[in-house]
Amino acid sequence: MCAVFILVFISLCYYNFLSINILERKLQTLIQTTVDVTKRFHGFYINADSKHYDEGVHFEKIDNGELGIIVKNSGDIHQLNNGMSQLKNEIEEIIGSDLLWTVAVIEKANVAGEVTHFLPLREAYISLDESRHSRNSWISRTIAGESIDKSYRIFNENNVRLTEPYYEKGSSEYIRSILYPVYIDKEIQAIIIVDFKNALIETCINKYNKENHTTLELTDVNHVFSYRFSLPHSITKEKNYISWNFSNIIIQALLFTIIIIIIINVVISFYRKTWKDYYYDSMTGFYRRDHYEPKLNKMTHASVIICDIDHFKSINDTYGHDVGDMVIHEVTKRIRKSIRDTDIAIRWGGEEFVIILPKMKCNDLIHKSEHIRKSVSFGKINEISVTISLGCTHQNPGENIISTLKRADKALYQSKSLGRNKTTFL
Ligand SMILES: Nc1nc2c(ncn2[C@@H]2O[C@H](COP(=O)(O)OP(=O)(O)OP(=O)(O)O)[C@@H](O)[C@H]2O)c(=O)[nH]1
Repeated sequence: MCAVFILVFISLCYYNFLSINILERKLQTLIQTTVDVTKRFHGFYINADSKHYDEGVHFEKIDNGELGIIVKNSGDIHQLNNGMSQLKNEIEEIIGSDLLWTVAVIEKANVAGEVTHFLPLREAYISLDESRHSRNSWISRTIAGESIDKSYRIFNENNVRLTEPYYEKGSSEYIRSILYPVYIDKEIQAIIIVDFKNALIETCINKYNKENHTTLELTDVNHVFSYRFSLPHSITKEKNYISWNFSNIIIQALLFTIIIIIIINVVISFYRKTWKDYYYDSMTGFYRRDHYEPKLNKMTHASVIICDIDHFKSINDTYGHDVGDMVIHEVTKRIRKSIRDTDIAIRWGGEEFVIILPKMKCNDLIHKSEHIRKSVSFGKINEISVTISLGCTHQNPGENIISTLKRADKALYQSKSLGRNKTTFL
């Protein structure tokens, strides 16, 4: 049990260790896919039509919510309704609707000044916008906070950012944001923002654990069994670690060990039973003739005794077959007690048994047969006096055991003819 437990425990630790890399790739793919969808929205944004809006807060009904637009100065601004609706839908499909917090676009509109599109537009954003009306704009604050370049520089420059977790002002929701800058004529024109709840990472880990029976968890502790993982587009040095939960591994290992031990026991007992049924007769516990007879051919120095219950038919007829079965069972039990464990007892027929012993002297064999006969007849079985007749003989040098058995059978026949409850040696 202890060895199985240790083996299972080590295997589970190794399995969890191997799973960490897979999980890290899953988390990275999750973020990257979200960024890829946002990238497609970038194209939509650049080519979107414009429409005149007056200064103020506007709400546009769209398929999956209400798009809120905060306009500083009246003017023509991008019509993002369909694109933002689609962006929200697609990201929800990737991370789940309950984990997507807000999709937003903050843009510098030429005449209208700064315009912010929020899906959904929360009360908190409106008051936040008003409170900082005269101070830094959304864009310049975001650029400064996340070190995003104001001007487009070179091909391959990756200005997409995944922020570290933070509490959103106003709502106090613990979120992370993907910030996707849009450059037009080399100048930053807008930032597409996807806010998701920070619980996304943990939810993803939990889902992975459930699907793969691992016990991985997010931790900020760096120890020998923790692994530092990175997410794409994250530039800060926030320490994210995945570690194994040892107590869960121990519980799992215990459960697995119990299951394995149960399975092993079931298999062993099934095998034993099948093995027993194959080799042994269930009523007597003696070898089955069909199994053992072929092996007898190899014997060269054997003594053979054949026993047969006397008048067994009348026992059956008088007391019934169940009692007959019980008599067979008890007779063979008594025979078994009278011979050695190394002697071979075979149920030869219904109430006929063959005992193969190592070759012994004539007197000893007769003595042994008599001992068996007396022990069977000693004491009634279910109030019935039961006797057996026996025939015994030796295997002659070079003689096939079949001939020896025939001679023993002849001796048995003589015992029957002489009145039964007798031993005959031939
Ligand atoms: N109850 C029971 N009867 C069995 C079993 N196997 C064989 N028999 C019966 O044992 C009886 C053997 O009868 P016989 O061969 O005529 O021999 P017998 O009545 O013992 O007479 P002798 O051998 O001449 O003394 C038959 O009626 C079989 O049906 C068994 O497993 N259970």
